[in-house]
Amino acid sequence: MSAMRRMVLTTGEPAGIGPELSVAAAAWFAGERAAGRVPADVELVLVGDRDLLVRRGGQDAAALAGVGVHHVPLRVPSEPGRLDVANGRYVLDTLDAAIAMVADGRAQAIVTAPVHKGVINDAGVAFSGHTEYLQERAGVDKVVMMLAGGGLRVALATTHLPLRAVPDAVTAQTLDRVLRILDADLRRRFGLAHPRIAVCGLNPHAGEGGHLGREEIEVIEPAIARARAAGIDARGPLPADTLFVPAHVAQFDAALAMFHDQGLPVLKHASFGHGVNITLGLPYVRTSVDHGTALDLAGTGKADPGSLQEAIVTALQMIRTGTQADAGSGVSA
Ligand SMILES: NC(=O)c1ccc[n+]([C@@H]2O[C@H](COP(=O)([O-])OP(=O)(O)OC[C@H]3O[C@@H](n4cnc5c(N)ncnc54)[C@H](O)[C@@H]3O)[C@@H](O)[C@H]2O)c1
Ligand SMILES: N[C@H](C(=O)O)[C@H](O)COP(=O)(O)O
Repeated sequence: MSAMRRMVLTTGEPAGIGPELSVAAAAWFAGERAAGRVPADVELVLVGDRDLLVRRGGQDAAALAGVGVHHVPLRVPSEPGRLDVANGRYVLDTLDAAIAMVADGRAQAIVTAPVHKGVINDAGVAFSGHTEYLQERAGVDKVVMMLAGGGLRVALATTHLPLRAVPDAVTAQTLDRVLRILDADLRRRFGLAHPRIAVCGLNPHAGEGGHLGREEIEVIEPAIARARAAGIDARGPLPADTLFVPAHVAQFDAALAMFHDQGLPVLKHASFGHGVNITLGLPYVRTSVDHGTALDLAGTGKADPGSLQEAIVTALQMIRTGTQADAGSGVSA
C-alpha cells in the first residue's frame, strides 16, 4: 500500500442529497484531520461535477479546497429534487471513475453517496444497486451486503430482488459463498478472531419444522452444517422475528438475513441516520450511507450528514484493520 491512504467519495444522484452531504462531509473531514482525529496521511477525494458541488455545498463549499475533487461532468444541468434520466449515465461515470482509482491502487476505498436506481434504469441501463454493479465490475462471483449500526451487523443472503424471486435465490451455492465471505471479512476487515454468525430462517418461525416451508430443512440447515465443518461459527436457522430481541443480539457478531426487508428494517430502526452499508468480498473497501436520495430534502440543507460521516470512519477503520491483518499474514496490500 502506498504511504498515502486515499478514500474516494462518489457524490451520488445529482438531484438528491448526495452532493450537499458530500461537501458537508469534506468540511467535516478537513476539521477531523486538522484536529488530529484523522491521520494526516489519509486523503479524501470527491468524485463528481465540480460546479455542482460548489453550488450545492453552500457555505461548506470552501472546504473543497482542502480535499481532492475528481471532476466528472454532468450530462445535463441538475436541479435539486428533479430527476433527469440524462444524468443516469453521469452517476455511472462517477462510479466508473472511482472503480478505476481503486483498481490501479490510487485509492484503497470507495465511499458512495446515494444513487437513484430507478432513474438509472429509466436511462436504459439495468442497475440493481451499487453492490451488484461493483461485483460485476470487480469480476468477482459474489459479494455480500452488510449494514452495521446501533450495535448490530446485518448481512443479506440475497439483495435487490423482487420478493417473488427470493426463495429460488436462496440456494446451497449462494449460502456457501455468502457465509464464507462474511466470515472471512469479519476476520480480516473487522478484526474478529472468531465471528459468530446467526442465520435467519426464510419462513415464519424458521419453517415450523417443515409445516411452514421446507427451505430451512432442505437448504439452510445443510449450508450451516457445511459452514461449521469448514470452521465457521454459524448458528441456526433461527426465527427472524425473535433473533433480534436484545437478549439474543449479544450472542452473535452478525446476523445473516435471507432477504433485504427481513434484515434491513431492523437495522434501520436501530440506527437510521448513523448506519453504514458495507460491501464484503470486494478486492477493496466499499462503504455507503444507510439512506437514499431523499429528493424531498435535496437543496434544503436539512439532510442528516451522520450516516455519510460514519461510512467514511468505517472505511478508514476497515482499511487499517485489513492492512494489519495482511501484514500479520505476510500479504502485501
Ligand atoms: N446507498 C444508496 O445508494 C441507496 C440507499 C438506499 C436507497 N437508495 C435509493 O434512493 C432512492 C429513494 O429511496 P427511498 O425514498 O426509499 O429512501 P430515502 O432514504 O431516500 O428516503 C426515505 C425517508 O428518509 C428521509 N431521509 C433519507 N435520508 C435522510 C437524511 N440523510 N436525513 C434526513 N432524512 C433522510 C427522506 O426524507 C424520506 O422521508 C431509491 O431509488 C433507492 O433505491 C439508494
Ligand atoms: N439496500 C440498500 C439500503 O437499503 O440501504 C441500498 O438500496 C443501497 O444498496 P447499494 O449499496 O447496493 O446501492
